[in-house]
Amino acid sequence: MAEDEIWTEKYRPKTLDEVVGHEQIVKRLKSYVKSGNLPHLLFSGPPGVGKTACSIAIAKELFGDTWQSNFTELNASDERGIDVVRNNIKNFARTAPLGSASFKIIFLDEADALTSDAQSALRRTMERYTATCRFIISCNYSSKIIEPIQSRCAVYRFGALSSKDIETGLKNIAKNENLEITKDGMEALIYISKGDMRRAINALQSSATVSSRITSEVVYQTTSTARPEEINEMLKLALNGQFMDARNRLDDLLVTYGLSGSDIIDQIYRATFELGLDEDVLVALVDRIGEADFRLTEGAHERIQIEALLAHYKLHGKSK
Ligand SMILES: Nc1ncnc2c1ncn2[C@@H]1O[C@H](COP(=O)(O)OP(=O)(O)OP(=O)(O)O)[C@@H](O)[C@H]1O
Repeated sequence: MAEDEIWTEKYRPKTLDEVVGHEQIVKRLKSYVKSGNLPHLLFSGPPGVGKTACSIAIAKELFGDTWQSNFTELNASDERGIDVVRNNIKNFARTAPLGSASFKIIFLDEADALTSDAQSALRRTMERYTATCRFIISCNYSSKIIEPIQSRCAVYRFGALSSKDIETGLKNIAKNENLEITKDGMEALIYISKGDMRRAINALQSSATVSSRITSEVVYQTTSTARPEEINEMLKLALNGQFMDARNRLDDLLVTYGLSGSDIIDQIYRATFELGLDEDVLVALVDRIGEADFRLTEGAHERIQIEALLAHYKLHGKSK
């Protein structure tokens, strides 16, 4: 294996048994493989949790050596337009499946990026090739997929992976790559992953370029993430009424880690639940975090929004 190989590819599950977590889903997918048939499938869920991995594992198990001829992965939101997507489907579907397979699989990623009109066109294409192809449609939000497509598919909702699942996946890789992950190193990787295995594996791979002993220090440094404790301390200062000190901490974080506004808001959001606040205060602050988060997506000034947020911690801290 090449040194610079991307681990998310190198460790992509080859079978459904190698998929971590999603026990109920995997069980049902296995029963399709066993029966040798497949309905159209709709996989919805956050990024990096195994939707593509499950699809490829299904193809490998169903088709064996001929899987690559009988499986294609297309990005539904191909920037050249839905017609290009439909043409690619047509070209792929035109030839008969290889080997003993009675159908081919078309994996369509990012289907929720399509407009309703494009989805309607896609639906007609699906119908046209139903005899020879099965579609696996992947999206982040199934609510963005038009009803006529949903009703033609068996829908599977993939959740974020649990801490235990992320740990299992990472331990497996660490063993293969001769890495030692310390307890706090694992906690850091889990914190950074937010239930996304791709993110966890990428963090592990970049940490491994620095040291084969993966500590939390290595992880936070290589991924430019503030330690949760540092965020906690900044929030506590603000809650204690020391607004200017909290603001100085914010400066440190921005300079040390080069964090973006949305990174910090995301970490503030997670830290706020760890502060043991009264529920009323918590509710008020989460409401403010939502507001700041929204404003950032609308292009508001990052620095001012985060400071305004810290100001609310001071105001609510005092009223506690
Ligand atoms: N449940 C899992 N078990 C084992 N490895 C996983 C799992 N989920 C993700 N991975 C790892 O992360 C990589 C990315 O996962 P995958 O491509 O399946 O994500 P996805 O859910 O399809 O995300 P996206 O919506 O961004 O396409 C995989 O190649 C694999 O290495």
